[in-house]
Amino acid sequence: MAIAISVQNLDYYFGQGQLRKQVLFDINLEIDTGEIVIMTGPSGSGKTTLLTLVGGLRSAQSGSLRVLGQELCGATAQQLTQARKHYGYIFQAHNLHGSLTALQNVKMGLELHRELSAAQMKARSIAMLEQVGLGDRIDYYPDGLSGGQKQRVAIARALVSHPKLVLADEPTAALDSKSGRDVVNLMQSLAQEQGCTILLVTHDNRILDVADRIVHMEDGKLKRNSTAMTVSH
Ligand SMILES: Nc1ncnc2c1ncn2[C@@H]1O[C@H](COP(=O)(O)OP(=O)(O)OP(=O)(O)O)[C@@H](O)[C@H]1O
Repeated sequence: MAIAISVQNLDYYFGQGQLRKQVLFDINLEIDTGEIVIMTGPSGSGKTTLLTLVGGLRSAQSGSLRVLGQELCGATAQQLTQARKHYGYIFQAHNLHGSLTALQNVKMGLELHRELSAAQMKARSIAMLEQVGLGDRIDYYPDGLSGGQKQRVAIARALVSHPKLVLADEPTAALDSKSGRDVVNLMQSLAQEQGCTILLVTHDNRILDVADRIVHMEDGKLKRNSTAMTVSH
């Protein structure tokens, strides 16, 4: 099976000079195409830092970080922007634009895809909202949607471009248990349909069963990365 993410001997530091602080230590991780991997670990252990490095949202300084076949360690800002076109992001606070409707928010997910016409963008965005069960909410503003519905808009926005990789940081935080379950089931089924790889950070024990594998971060180190942690479905 093809490897979607390969992290080797990755270190990461915040700050400069005397304030320089190492937050990731010799991270090694391989994720196969189509695999759903959940990363858990205590607050401050470095999960978000690793996720944003994999997502090309900050640049890696040392080691190797290959994502969808491209080396991100040492990549230029332009290369990172180009790489990000192939990734979808889902964050805790869903980051929807309050002044845009659900449809307009989802269309933002196609912003970097200039090969599509305006009509194609609209059609794809509507289809995606229908897939997440919000076909009757396309013209609603975020204020008029529940927490779970907002998160579904965020998922639609992340997946509308059919990314090969989805990165999610606490996608179920702030959701009740039913909405949280719906959201991860939706991510799982859409990912399976689109054949995409998912790396998901969570503290939510209720959703661990969607993972093919669970890895655990502690004090900037990946503690487990073995098939022994494979979750049985
Ligand atoms: N921009 C920054 N500048 C300096 N230090 C930072 C910065 N962002 C995070 N850190 C530090 O890096 C370490 C790892 O933080 P990170 O956010 O990756 O942890 P986390 O495991 O995602 O935590 P949480 O579960 O609370 O989100 C922490 O010690 C944090 O204080």
